[in-house]
Amino acid sequence: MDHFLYKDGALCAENVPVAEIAAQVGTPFYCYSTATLLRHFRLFDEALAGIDHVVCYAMKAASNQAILTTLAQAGAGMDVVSGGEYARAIAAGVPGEKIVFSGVGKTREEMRAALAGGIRQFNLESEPEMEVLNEVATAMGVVAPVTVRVNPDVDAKTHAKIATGKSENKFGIPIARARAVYAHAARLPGLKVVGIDVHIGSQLTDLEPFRQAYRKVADLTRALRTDGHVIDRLDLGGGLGIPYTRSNEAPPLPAEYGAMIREELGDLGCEIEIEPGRLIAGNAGIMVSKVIYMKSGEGRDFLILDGAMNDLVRPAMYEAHHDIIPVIEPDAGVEQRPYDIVGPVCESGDTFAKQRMMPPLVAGDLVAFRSAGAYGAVMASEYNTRPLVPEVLVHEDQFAVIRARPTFDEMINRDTIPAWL
Ligand SMILES: Cc1ncc(COP(=O)(O)O)c(C=O)c1O
Ligand SMILES: N[C@@H](CCCC[NH3+])C(=O)O
Repeated sequence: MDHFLYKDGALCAENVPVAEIAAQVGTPFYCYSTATLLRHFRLFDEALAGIDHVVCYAMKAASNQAILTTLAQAGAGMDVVSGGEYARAIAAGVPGEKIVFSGVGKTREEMRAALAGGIRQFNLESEPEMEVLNEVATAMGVVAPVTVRVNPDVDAKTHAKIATGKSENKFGIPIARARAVYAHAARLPGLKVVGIDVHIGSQLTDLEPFRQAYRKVADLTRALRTDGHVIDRLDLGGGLGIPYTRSNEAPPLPAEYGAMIREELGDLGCEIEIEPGRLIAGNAGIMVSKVIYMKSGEGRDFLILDGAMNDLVRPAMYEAHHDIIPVIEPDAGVEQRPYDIVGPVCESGDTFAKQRMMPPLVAGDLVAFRSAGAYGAVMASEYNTRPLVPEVLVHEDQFAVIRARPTFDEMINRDTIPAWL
C-alpha cells in the first residue's frame, strides 16, 4: 500500500497534497507518511509472530524525534550506534530494555551512559572493546549484557560500500575465532554473555546471503552452548532491501524473511532480535524539490533543482537510483524526454540522474524523489551553506514540520568569532 499517490492529479502524502506542504514550508524538504512507517514496522512484528522477538528499528536510517516517537508508541525497540542515538531513543520513550547498542567504536562515555540509562545489550565488535566495557561496568558495579558480532564471511551481494559481512570488512570478529572470543568474554566479570549478533549488509535483495549467515549462527549457537555459554538471544541485524524502482523485481517481503528465520533458527529456542532500518523508513519518505532552471546544453537538457547532493547524497555516494516524479500528475500519453537532473552545488557529482526520461518540466515545477525516507535526511549536510533540509510528517489529513529549516542567521550564529578578531 503506497501512501504517496496521485489524487485528482496531485501527488499526495496520505491525504495531504504535497504542493500544499511546499507552499507553506518551501523546498526542498523531506516528507514522511506515518501510515507507511507503522505498516512497515508491523510487517516485521507480524513476520515473527509466535516467536519471542523484538524489532529494534535501526534509527540510523531516519532518526527524527517524531519518527522515533511514532515507532516507539507502536512498541518498537531501537538499534543505536552512538551516544546521540541512544539519547534519542530514551527521549522518544523507548525503555532501555528495548535498546541494543551496535557499532565498532563505542567509547567509555557512551558505554557509561547506556549502562546508567538502561540497555538491553551491547553488540561487541572486538576484544579491545570487550576489555573496555568490562572495565567500565566493573567500575560502575554493574554487569553489562553482551553479544559478540560475528563476521560470517558471506557475500551480501549488495553495493560494496554497504556490505559488512565479508572478512575484509571492519565489522565484527571472524566467526572462526568466535569460540575463543566467547571464552574470553566469559572470563570477564563485568560482562554477561546473552547471545550472538550478526549483520551482513544493507539493501539485500535476496534471502540466500541471510540464510547462509544465519546457518552459520545456528551452528555457532550449538557450539557455544556445548562450551557452556548461555545463548538465549540472536540479534540478526537489519539489511532487507526495498524496491527503488517500480519496475524492479520485488525484493523478499518481511513475511518471507520471517519464514526463513523460523526455518533456520526456529528450533534453537532463542529470542530473536532484528534491526531493520531501510525497509521501515525508505519508502515512507520522499524528498520534494523545485525546478529552478531548465538549461539546454550541448545535446542535453539539464533540470537544475533547488535540492542538491547535500540534501540527498545517495546518488553521489553510491550511484543510487531514486525515481523522480512530477508533483502534478502528467497527462496520460505525454511525450517524455531525457534530462540530466542536477542540484546547484559546485560539484559535478551533484547529479541525481543522467538522461532520465521525464515529462516536460519548466522552472517552478515540483518533483518528488521517491524512496528517500532512509539514509536521506540523516545524511544531509549544510555544504555550500545550504540550510539543513527540513522534515515534515504527515498523518492522514494533517501535517507537521518536524524539523524546521534553519535561517541564515541561525546558521551563522552557530559559529563563534574568537576574541582576537
Ligand atoms: C548493525 C546494523 N544494524 C542494522 C542496520 C540497518 O540496516 P538496514 O537499513 O539495511 O535495514 C545497519 C546498517 O546497515 C547496521 O549496521
Ligand atoms: N547509507 C547507506 C546505508 C548504510 C547502512 C549502514 N548500516 C545507504 O544509503 O544505502
